[in-house]
Amino acid sequence: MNRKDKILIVEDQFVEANHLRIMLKNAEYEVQSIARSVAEAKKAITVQKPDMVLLDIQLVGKETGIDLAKYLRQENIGFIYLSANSNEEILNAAKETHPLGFLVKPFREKDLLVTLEIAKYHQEHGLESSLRKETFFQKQLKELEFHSRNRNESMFKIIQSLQSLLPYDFAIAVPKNNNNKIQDVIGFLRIGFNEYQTIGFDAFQMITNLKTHELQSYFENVIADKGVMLYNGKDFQSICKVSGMKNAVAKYFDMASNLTLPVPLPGSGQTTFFFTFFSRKAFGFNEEHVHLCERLQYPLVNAIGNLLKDIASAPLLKSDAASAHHPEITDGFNGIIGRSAPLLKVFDYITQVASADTTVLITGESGTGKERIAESIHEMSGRKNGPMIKLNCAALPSNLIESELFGHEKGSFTGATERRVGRFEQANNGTLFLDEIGEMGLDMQSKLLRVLQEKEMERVGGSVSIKVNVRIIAATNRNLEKEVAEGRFRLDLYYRINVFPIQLPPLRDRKEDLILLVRHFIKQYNKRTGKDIKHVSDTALQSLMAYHWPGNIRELENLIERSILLSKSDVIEDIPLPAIKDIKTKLQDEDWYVKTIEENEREHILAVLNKCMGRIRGSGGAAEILGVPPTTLASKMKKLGIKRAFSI
Ligand SMILES: Nc1ncnc2c1ncn2[C@@H]1O[C@H](COP(=O)(O)OP(=O)(O)OP(=O)(O)O)[C@@H](O)[C@H]1O
Repeated sequence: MNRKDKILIVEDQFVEANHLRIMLKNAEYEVQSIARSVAEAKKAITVQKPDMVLLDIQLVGKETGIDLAKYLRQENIGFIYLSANSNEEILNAAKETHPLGFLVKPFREKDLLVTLEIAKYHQEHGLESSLRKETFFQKQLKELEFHSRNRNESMFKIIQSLQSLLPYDFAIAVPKNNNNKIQDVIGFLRIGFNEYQTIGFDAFQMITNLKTHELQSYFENVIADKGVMLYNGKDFQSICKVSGMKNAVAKYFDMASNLTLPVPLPGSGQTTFFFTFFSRKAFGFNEEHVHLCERLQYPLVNAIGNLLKDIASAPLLKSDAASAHHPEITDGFNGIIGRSAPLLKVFDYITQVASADTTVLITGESGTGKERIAESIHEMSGRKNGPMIKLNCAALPSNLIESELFGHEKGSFTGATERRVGRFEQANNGTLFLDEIGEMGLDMQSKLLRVLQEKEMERVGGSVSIKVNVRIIAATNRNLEKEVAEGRFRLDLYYRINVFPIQLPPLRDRKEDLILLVRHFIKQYNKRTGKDIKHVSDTALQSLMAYHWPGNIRELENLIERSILLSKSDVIEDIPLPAIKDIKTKLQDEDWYVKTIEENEREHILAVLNKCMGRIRGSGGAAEILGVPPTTLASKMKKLGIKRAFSI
C-alpha cells in the first residue's frame, strides 16, 4: 500500500482504536479519522473518501460493521474487518460482504501491516482482472463486426463471451421494434462448459406447453425496461407476476433472478434489443453486474446493429426444435467429468485464473478432485511446459518438511550425506502444488510465508539465497478460516494463499454428475482390466443416487473398480456400498459424523507413517508396525490417495 493512503478506523472501543491509530501512524499511513458507529462512519466517508476502512463488527448503535460493509461496497471502498468474535455464523455473514481482509483480535502490528498490504493487492488485482476480462470481451465484439459470418453463430458468440463477465444460466435475446412486434427470439440455456442449448420460439413452446398466441403475447409484452434492471430474490418473484415471459422462464427453467440489458439501436426503425439474463440463484447478480452492463451497452449497439441489418430477410433462428450449440461435446472439461451448475462455476474459475500467475487455494472435502483441478490449472497456464511439482504436507513429519521443500546442503544434519534440491527449486518456472496445506505446522508456515513474500529461499544448512519463480497452488480439506480463528493457521499466510479461492462441491451436492462419472470410470476400468461392462442395473444406480458419498469421487472410483472386478457378466448388478448409507452426512451434522472404514484406515496409516518418520521398510518401519508386507502397504497407500512422499 502507498504510505499516503487514507484510512478510516471504525471501532467503538477507544483504547483499541487509539492503539490502531498509533500503529498505522508509525507505519506512515494517514489515519483520516475514528468513527464509533455506522452513522459517524458514513458522515466521515461523505466528507473525505478513505482508501481503506478498518471495520469492527460490533459497534455502538443498532447497525453493525456488516451493515456498513454493504454501504462501502456500493461506494467501492475497500475494507478489512477487525473482530474478536470467532463465531462461524458471524464470520460467514461477514464473508458474504467480500472484505479485503480479516484481522482477529488481538493481532500484532505485523499482522495489521501485512493484511493491509494484501488487501491493497486484492483491490488492485481484482480490478485489474475484471478490466482485463472486459477489454477482452470488447475485442471479441469488434472481431465479430468484421468477421460476422452467420448471425446465429455471432449472437451465440456474444452470449458465450458474456459468460465470463456475467454468471448466467439462461440468456434470452429479444429484438423489439416500434410496432411492438417480436420478430424473433432466441434463448441459450447453459448445459455444460462451453455448451448451450439453443432455444427458439417453437422449442420454447414445446417446453412450456403454451399455445402459440399465449407465448407470442408473452414475448410481445416483454416489459421494455429503459435501463439495465436487476431483479433478485423477492423483486424477481414480483416481476414474474406481471411478466408472463419471466414467469414461464422461472417455472419451466427453474430460474430465480434476472438482469435485463437493453441495447437501443439508433437508425434501425427504433429497434431495441433486449438481453435478459437469468440465474438459478435467487441472488445471481449484483450492482457490479449492473454497472458492467451499463458500460457494455455502447459497444453492444454497434455489434448488434450489424447483426440485425437484414433482420427482415432472414429470421435469426429457424423456428424448429431446440438444437444444441456445442463447439466440443464433452462430459466435462479437460478430463474433469461433470456438468452440474456448481462444477461449471469451477470450470469458469479455472479458465479465468489459469493464465494469470495468481496463487490459487482449492478447498473441498477429501476426494472431490482438488489435485485434478490443480493439474488442469497448470496445464492451461503459461507454465505448462515447466514442471508441476507436488507435495503432500500431511504425509511428511514436520522435521522433514523443511528439507523437502527447500532442500539441504551436504552435512546440514545427521543423515544429509548429499546436497538435495528441494521442491521449490524443482518447481522453478513451473507450479508447486501444496496439498493439504492446512496440516502444515506453524513453524513451517512462517518459513513458507517468507519465501512467498520474498520469492527467494535458502537450502537447509545453506547460506546463499536462491531466487525462485514458482506459482503456488494450495489445497486443503480443512476450513482454513476456522484454523486461523483457532490459532493453528497464520492469518498472513492465509491471505497470501487465498488470493483466488476455488471451492469444490462435494459429490452429494452434484448428483446430476453421478451418471456421467460412473460411465467415465467404467470406460476407464474396462480399458485397464480388459473387461467389457456395458450396463449398470437400475437397482445399483438407485443405490448410488441415494448414497451420501463421504469419500466423494475417489470413493466412487474405487467402488466402480471393485464392482467391475466382481461382476460376472457385462452388467453391474450390485455395487458394494458401505452399510452406513443411512447415516447423516458430515455436512448435515458435524458432531455426528461417522468416518468410513477407508477414512479410518487412511488416518491410521498416516499416523503410523508420521511416527516412523516416513520409513516403510525394515525393523520399526510402518509395514512392520502395521503387520503387512511393504509392497501391500505401498499399494494400499496408493489406493487411499496417500501420496508417495516416502521411498520403500
Ligand atoms: N470430476 C472428475 N472427473 C473425473 N475424475 C475425477 C474428478 N474429480 C476427481 N476425480 C478422480 O478422483 C480421484 C480423487 O481426486 P483427487 O485426488 O484430485 O481429490 P482430492 O480432492 O485432491 O483428494 P484429497 O483431499 O484426499 O487429496 C482421482 O483419481 C481423480 O482423478
